Amino acid sequence: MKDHLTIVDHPLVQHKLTLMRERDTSTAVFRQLLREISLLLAYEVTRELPMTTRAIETPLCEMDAPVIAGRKLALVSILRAGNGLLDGMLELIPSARVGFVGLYRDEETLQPVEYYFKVPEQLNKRLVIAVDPMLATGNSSAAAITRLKQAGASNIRFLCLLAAPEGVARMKEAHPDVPIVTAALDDHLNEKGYIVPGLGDAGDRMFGTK
Ligand SMILES: O=P(O)(O)OC[C@H]1O[C@H](OP(=O)(O)OP(=O)(O)O)[C@H](O)[C@@H]1O
Ligand SMILES: O=c1cc[nH]c(=O)[nH]1
Ligand SMILES: [Mg+2]
Repeated sequence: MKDHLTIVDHPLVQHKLTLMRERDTSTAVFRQLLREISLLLAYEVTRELPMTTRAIETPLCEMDAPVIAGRKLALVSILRAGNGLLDGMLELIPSARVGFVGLYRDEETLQPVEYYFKVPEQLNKRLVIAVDPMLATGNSSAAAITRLKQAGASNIRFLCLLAAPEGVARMKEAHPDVPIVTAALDDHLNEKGYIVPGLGDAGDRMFGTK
């Protein structure tokens, strides 16, 4: 991908995102909308994958038909909220390998605390798409991507639902080689590090916790 930041302004994505932002949207509907949006975002983040051809036979003749080149790609969910994007992505790319980086953001320091790390083998030979709905300070995603690079990944894209300018800047500084795809770039972070206007705490809204 050429651009460091891609905003997916498709009407379906924007409409569904508006419904997700609304305070009174239920947990069940929030989760369903995230799944639907993730299908549309998956379509965007997998644009420009390298292609090759394979010889096949149609009922009429032989042809060299396009297929995606290289190893199966790796989807990496940044727990816990990342799983909301992961589910839809897997529906579209069922053969993808899947990894998990368990992180939570310390609400006082806004620094990420890692509690789990498990990724597919041969990460260095795969396109890796890291997913987390929220890019706020960028501390969590920057740390997760540092860990993925330590594990060998060198071709990485980051997919989120909402980004704050502060998080985009942090990612650009820490990982200028990692393109970001998002449904929206919001205005700013509040004093507690929440995205404004945002949608609140994605994990809590998705899983009904507080
Ligand atoms: O850009 P940052 O300032 O680091 O904030 C973003 C992170 O915060 C949220 O996770 P949270 O820590 O709430 O954990 P959860 O996914 O388990 O709810 C979100 O899913 C990101 O991982
Ligand atoms: O606005 C925010 C910021 C971090 N994490 C969230 O879930 N929401
Ligand atoms: Mg998280």
